[in-house]
Amino acid sequence: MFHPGEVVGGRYAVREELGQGNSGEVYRVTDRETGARLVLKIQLARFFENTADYEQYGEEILDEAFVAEELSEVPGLLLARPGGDHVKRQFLVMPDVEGRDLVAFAGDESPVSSARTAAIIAQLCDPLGELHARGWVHRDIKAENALIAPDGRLWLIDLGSAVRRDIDAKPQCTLGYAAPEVLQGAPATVASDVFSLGCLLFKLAIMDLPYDNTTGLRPVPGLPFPDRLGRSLGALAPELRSVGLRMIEWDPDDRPHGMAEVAGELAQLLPDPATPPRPGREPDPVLRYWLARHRIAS
Ligand SMILES: Nc1ncnc2c1ncn2[C@@H]1O[C@H](COP(=O)(O)OP(=O)(O)OP(=O)(O)O)[C@@H](O)[C@H]1O
Repeated sequence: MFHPGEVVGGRYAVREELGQGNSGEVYRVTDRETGARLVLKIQLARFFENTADYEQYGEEILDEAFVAEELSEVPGLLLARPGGDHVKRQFLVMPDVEGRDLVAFAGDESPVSSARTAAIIAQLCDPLGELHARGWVHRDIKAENALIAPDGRLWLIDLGSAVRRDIDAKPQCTLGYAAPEVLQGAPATVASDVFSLGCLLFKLAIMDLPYDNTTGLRPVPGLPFPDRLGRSLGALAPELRSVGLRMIEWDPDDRPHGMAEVAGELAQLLPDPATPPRPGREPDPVLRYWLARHRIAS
């Protein structure tokens, strides 16, 4: 672990630690050559003490740099590029959008209002829809992998799990967010990304995931929902229920067919971009960003 003031790779001065995942430690840094504020993600030190760990996760951050190169033109993805190495530990650097992840955001809001939830999920549909249009699937949509910036813009981070749909990749999923067919070994698809995004909708709006964390519980037609899903639906605001439930349907064919359909349903819950803002009533940054983007588009 690095402390503020330490210099990584002879060039990047650490400002603060941001977090740690399975594959890397993440820091806010200043580039001493350019003065730019960046975020740096470096391989965990323990990978170099344990070969089994290195084999499992050691090179994941390098996958992220490869994906970043392939998807560099997709707006809304916060892409990392190789930065060098520090005593053998490879690291990536990416712009600092001064974001915090949706775990921290939801924790502060607890829970996030329906309108903000709808605006966040609708905004994430843009980069995800673009990724799908290019033949990719994300495979790891979760609150930890999306950042919200102070201007209300959403960014997807940690693209290391994204793959082209036509590539036979090693299975990958995060329990609690993974679609049931993926848990049973099927390849990830647009529909499984829709499922994970639906789980994120629940996570924001009720601070909980809709299904059992390990296997999911199947709602049986005609019978009351199993406890956990029933509780989750009961806690979800009525206006989010229909879209939320469709996104996490057990059968992939019953889910919305792609991100544009999800965004279209959520747009009905959001303020009409054609209506001018009421004087003196500033919407919060997430809604403001959504409105500004849709006013430009319409
Ligand atoms: N650009 C960034 N700005 C702000 N915080 C960030 C940024 N990148 C990462 N983080 C924080 O660091 C945490 C870990 O980052 P990330 O998910 O990229 O690591 P990882 O090791 O690839 O994780 P995983 O366990 O999903 O493989 C994130 O959940 C987030 O809180």
